[in-house]
This record gives sequence, structure tokens and C-alpha cells, in this order.
Amino acid sequence: MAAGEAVVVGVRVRPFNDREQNLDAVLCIDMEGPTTRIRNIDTGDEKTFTFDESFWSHDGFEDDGTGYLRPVPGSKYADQRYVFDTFGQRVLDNAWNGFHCCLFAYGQTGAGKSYSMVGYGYNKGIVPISCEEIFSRIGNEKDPEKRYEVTVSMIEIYNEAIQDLLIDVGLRPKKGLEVRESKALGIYIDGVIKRPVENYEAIETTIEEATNHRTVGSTLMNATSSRAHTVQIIEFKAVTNGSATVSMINLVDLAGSEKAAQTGATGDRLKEGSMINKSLSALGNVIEKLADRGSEKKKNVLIPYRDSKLTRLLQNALGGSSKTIMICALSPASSNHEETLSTLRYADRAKKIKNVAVPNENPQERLMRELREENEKLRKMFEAMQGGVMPDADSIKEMGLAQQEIAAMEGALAEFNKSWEEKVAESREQQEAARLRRSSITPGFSSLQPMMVNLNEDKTLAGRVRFVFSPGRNLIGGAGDESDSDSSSSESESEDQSSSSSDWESSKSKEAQTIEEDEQPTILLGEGVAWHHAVVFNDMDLCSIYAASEEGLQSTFVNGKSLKQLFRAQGIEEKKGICRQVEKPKVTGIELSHADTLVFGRHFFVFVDHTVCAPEILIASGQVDYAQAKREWQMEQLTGVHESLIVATRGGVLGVSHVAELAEKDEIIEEQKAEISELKQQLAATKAELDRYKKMAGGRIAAGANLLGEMYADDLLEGEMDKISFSIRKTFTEAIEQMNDVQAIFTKKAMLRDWKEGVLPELETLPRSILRDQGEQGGSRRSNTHISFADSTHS
Ligand SMILES: Nc1ncnc2c1ncn2[C@@H]1O[C@H](COP(=O)(O)OP(=O)(O)OP(=O)(O)O)[C@@H](O)[C@H]1O
Repeated sequence: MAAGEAVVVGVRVRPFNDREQNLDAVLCIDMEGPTTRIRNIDTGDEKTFTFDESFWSHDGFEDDGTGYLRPVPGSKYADQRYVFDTFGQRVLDNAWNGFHCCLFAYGQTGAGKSYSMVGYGYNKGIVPISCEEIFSRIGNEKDPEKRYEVTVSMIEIYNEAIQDLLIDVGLRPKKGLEVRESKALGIYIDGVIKRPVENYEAIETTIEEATNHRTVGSTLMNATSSRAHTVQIIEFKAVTNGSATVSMINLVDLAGSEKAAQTGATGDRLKEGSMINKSLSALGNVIEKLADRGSEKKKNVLIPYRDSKLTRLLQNALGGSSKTIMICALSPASSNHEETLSTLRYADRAKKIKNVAVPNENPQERLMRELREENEKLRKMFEAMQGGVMPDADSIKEMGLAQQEIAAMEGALAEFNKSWEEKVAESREQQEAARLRRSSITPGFSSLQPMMVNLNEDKTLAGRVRFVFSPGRNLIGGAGDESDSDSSSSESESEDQSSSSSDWESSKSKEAQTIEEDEQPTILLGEGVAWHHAVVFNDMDLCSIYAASEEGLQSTFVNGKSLKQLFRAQGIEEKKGICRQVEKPKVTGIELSHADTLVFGRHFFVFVDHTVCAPEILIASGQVDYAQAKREWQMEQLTGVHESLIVATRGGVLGVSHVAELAEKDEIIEEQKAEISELKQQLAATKAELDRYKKMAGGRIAAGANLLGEMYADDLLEGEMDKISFSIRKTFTEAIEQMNDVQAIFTKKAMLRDWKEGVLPELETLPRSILRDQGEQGGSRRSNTHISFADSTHS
């Protein structure tokens, strides 16, 4: 076996950021040649590491007038070009020589991974410079017989699902794409789009498209930025006289390695954090084991690639036949000492990994050969069976695998045999179809028509997704309910990837059956939004909203109130508020005004009337934000609990769907509890502050003491006390209100618990609002009735 070549490892330290500068951060990193030293400023401990490269980008730079940061004469500052020349060129040289290559960036959030990989503004990173360089090298090719075919794929791994960034968010398979392994094809992502690109501009457009999808995706999922791992895969094929070599270049920008516990994450964020950590700790384990294997002592150690999607995807890059480079981003500040030291240790382990890279032989020939071999194997098995030899369980399994392998290879061969022109034409068709579908999704688009823009917990993502309401009917739809599409696709999921991509289709046809319409939504949202959810009618820039289905009626909210409630309040029969036809609606809808919040399922937006102000101004003003919209919506959800309680009480039946709904309400209650506990803490702090003021003022007035004390006391006497007591009264009032809310929630919770156990509550224990409704309906008293649990459809 060949000796193996070590993974190339470099580290790069960035300048202090503004926050660090404001806090007078202390530098704890030093570099000299390939050596990096880190110092613990508390203990004075110093650790030294040596890498292939130590890039000093902390100081010694200046703006060259265009925004590009270059080294000042005599400094050791490593600018973007230097980093590319050192690592990026190496990747391209390897690809040109027919090797698979991988370059990935690792490091704490904010340490500078994206700066090195993608770059900012004029300071382009390795990815765009490499793309430019590829076409510049192709342009310089002197051999007339040689031609090159380049395709680009862009994926992200988010919450352990691989998503194709070249597919519109609403059209992606919910569970993502699968990583598969085939003897002939190695590790590959099944069904990923490979976009043919013929020049740098085409790559740039492709990256831009993927970035937009990424922004829309993370915004619609209410995710914060930089939480996913992104991978750009450049497939580079060199063809000479009918024979070809194919190299894959994987450029990986890993998510930040912050710890979930440190960020105080809960709910979705915790899941997200632990998923990132799962991938990163799996990566750590793999590196650890590979390093052990590289050290001769543990040659046969098992490498746990299958522990995460990330390690599975990078299997070849880490422990296979790829030429691999790792760049670790370091924060210079002593406040990040612990994380930085852990990054340095990570990097130190990685440099012990050895890969055995071999140039790829002609993939077409290899595929043909492997195909012949597999076919031969299958043929022999069939012959044996015909001769009366019954195969054992292992042979049957082997036959199944051989058939799968053959199918994968045939697919790859068919793709391989397509001419470049065919691939380009096919890709153009796909892009045009996608463009038409997404014509209403226009991040960064500015329009004078009315529109809605997204709200997001992460303020930097708010206002990024804009949906313009064109004159006439605008149908808002989504991928449907998660549980629905899960069940509809579950049968075929494991077998057939392409069928999982029809989540969208299946939810479409299901809804289409129920409402006998096949209208394509003009505005496409994600999960939890029905295929036909709501309609916004734009009549000369006056917009009114309707439901497009029963589901839309219940889960479309304007300023926290459901359409169902709003129509009821206007004395309009609810059903009339459902606007299914393509014609103009028959009743007056709910008129939308500037800054109204809109919620579809769980997607939060704000309506913008451009004649009042532009969306960016509205968002920046803080007049509406996600937190406020969510609070309104949560209160509405709790009202929904009342209603479902009444429905269940009247029917004497609690459906399965109610139980699921109750679980969801529990989550909301937990969130409210957290808010209240925060409020309590604030109250305690204010009380403590007041006590302190009282002591200071009292003591100083009594003693007629020093000037400062007197001034302080005067201030307090001249109204400060009023302010404080007002603030306390206000806080108390808020707290009491919140406590009352919580009390009501707890009552409801206890009732719900009883309910789940089959016991109906005494009517006098129901909150007054329920009693009122119940009274209006002339409901009869029923106590301790045992109820059966059945699906609501039977109730
Ligand atoms: N070498 C550098 N020179 C100048 N500025 C830098 C450098 N590296 C990083 N920065 C700046 O530091 C900030 C954080 O960098 P970056 O966004 O690349 O971090 P990251 O590690 O990718 O974070 P995340 O995990 O959140 O994506 C950015 O504002 C970037 O411009």
C-alpha cells in the first residue's frame, strides 16, 4: 500500500472585531513562519503548534483604495490573494492532475471561516478566486484536442438533512438528499443538481442563486445565519481524444462550533445547535480515529463515518483518495482562548491524517468494466438458481445489492454519455422552469406595489424575503402539513429518492382533490402552510385577504387574529371568507393596512404599503418585529385551546388531533413560563436597586453628607423616586397580569391533563370565557364523564 500523504493544515488569525476593540481585547495569538503560539493571559501558559501554514491576518494591513485589504510594506499580513496562492492554487493543481480534492474551513463562529472561503466585497475568498482561476486556466489551454466540462453543485447540511441549494425552497424533498455509496461511483449525493457552467459569470450566477435560496430557506425556517454547513462541489472533467478524467473539488464552509448550552438555546435552536454539534463532534471523532490510524499504532481502527451526514459526505476527503486541505480560523482575543485552543488541537490532530490519493482513471471505462463485472456476477447467480441450487440468505442479499449497484451505474453511465450540449440545454430548461415558478420570490427586490416582507427572530434576516402582491388574485400556498406529507411519502421514501421529491406534488394533488382545483400558488411558502392557504386580492393597490381553504381560515392571522375570528367579527359567515375561485371574491375581505402583521401557519410577515414607507425603513424603525408578532399569535393560539376544549366538551370526544394540538400548546405555555421567570428576575433586580437607592438617599439626607451624596439625594427627591416607584408599579402590574395569564394557563393545563386521562372538568372550573361561550350555546352540564379518544374525523 502506498505510504499516504498527510492532510495539509493551515491556521489563520483575523483582526479584532469592533466588539473586541471596544472591550480592549488582549491578543493571545502569535505567529512566526509556520508556527502558532497561544498564550493563556491568566496563567501565562503558552502552547506552540506547527502547521503547514500559519496565516497572520491580524494586523499590518491597509485599504488599497478599493476596499481590498493588502499588507503594508514589510508586514507579515496574509491577504486573500496570498491565502489563495498558497492553498487555492494547490487545490486546482491537484484537480488538473486528475485528483479529487477537498478544502474545508473549520473554526468557532465569527472566527473568519467565511472570510477565507467566500470573502466579503472586494476581498474575495478562495471559492470565487478558484472559480475565476479555473476558467482562466481553461482559456490558456494550448492543446486544441483538449476540452473541459465544469459543473457546479451547491448543498447545505442543516439539522442533519442535505438540501440542494439550487432547488427552490418549496420544491425540496423534506428529508433532504441521501448520501450513497457505490463501488464504482464512490460516495455521492443522490439526485443533486450538477449545473453545467461555461464561464466564471455562470458560476457567479449559480453561487448567487444558491445564496438567495439559502437566505430564503433560512428565513422561512426562521433560522439564524451561519448555522448550516455549506459545500460547493465543482466537477471538473478534462476530455482528450475521447478519453476523460474527472476530478471533484469539494469546498466546505463548516458551521460555527459554538456550544448549545452556552447560547442558552431552547426548542428549535437547541435541536439546531445539537445537530451542528452532532456533525462537528462526529467530524472530531473521525479526525481523531484517522489520526490514530495514521500513527501506525492502531492501523485497523474503525472510522465512524456514518455517524453524521457531514462525515459521510467527507468520507473520501478525510480518509480516502482525496487530496485534502484544512484551514482553521482563529479568533485573536484572549476571551476566546478556550475555543481557539480547542481549534488548534483539532487542527493538530487533522495534520496526522494520511490519505492515499491516486489519479482518477477514465471514469467511463471504469464504469463499463464494473458494470460488466456486476452483470457477470448476477448472471452466474441466476444460472446457479436455474440449475436447481437455491441461494442462501447472503446470496439473495448480494443479488439485491448487485442490482442496486447496476442501476446506479447505468444512471451514471447514461449521464456520462450525454453530450455536453445536451447537459447545457437540459440545465437551461430546468433553470427557466424554476425562474417562472419563483417569479414572485424576489429577495432584495424593490417594488412600488404592495408587498409582505418576512419577520425573523434574527433581525439581520428580517425583511430579506419579499412577496409582491400583483394586481388581482395572489394565491398563497405551501408544502402542506409535515405529518401529512410524511405519511404520504413514507412508503416509498427509503427506496426511491425521486419520489420523496414529490412531497410537493403529493400535497398538491391531495388538496386539489379536496377543493377540486389545481391552481398553482403564486406565493410559495414552506411547511405548515396548506397547498391553497390564503388569497390576497390587490384591487388598485388596496389589498384584502381571504382564506383559500378551511386550514387557511384557521391558521392565517392578521395582527394575531385568525381570519375565522375576523370574518365572524364582521358578521360574515366564515365559509364566505374562503375564496377558492379564480374570480374576484364575493364578499369583502379583511382589508390590509401598512404594518399589519400576517402569519401563515408559522411563517411571519408584515404587510408593507410602499406609499407609506419602504420595507427596510419599516423594519429598521422597530415598529413591528418578530417577537411582538409572535406574542400576538401565541395569545391567539391559547384562545384556540379554549375553542377546541369547547368543541371537545360538546362532542364528548377528544380527537387524536386535539391531543397533538395540546402537546403544541404545552410548548407555548413553557415559553410563556420562561418569559415570566425572566420578568420575575427583572422585578427582583428593580427591587434590589430601589432598596439600594433608598439606603443611599436616606443615609445621605440624614447625615447631610458629601456633595455628591446630596446631589444624588436631591435628584432622587426631585422625581427620581417617582420614576422608580412608577417603574416598579409598572413592572408589578405587568407581572401581575402575566401571573394571571399563567394562572389561567395552569388551570387550563390541569384541565387538559385531566382531559387526556378521560375526565371532563366541572363547568365552574372552566375559565369565564369558556363558560360564556358554553352558556351562549345553552350547553348542558356534564361532569366526570369518561370520554373516548378517537380521531377527530370520527367525532
Ligand atoms: N482575515 C480577515 N481580515 C479581515 N477581516 C476578517 C478576516 N477574517 C474575518 N474577518 C471579519 O470577521 C468577521 C467574522 O468573519 P466570518 O464571517 O468569516 O466568520 P465565520 O467564522 O465564517 O462565522 P460564522 O460561523 O458565523 O459563519 C467578518 O466581519 C469578517 O469580515
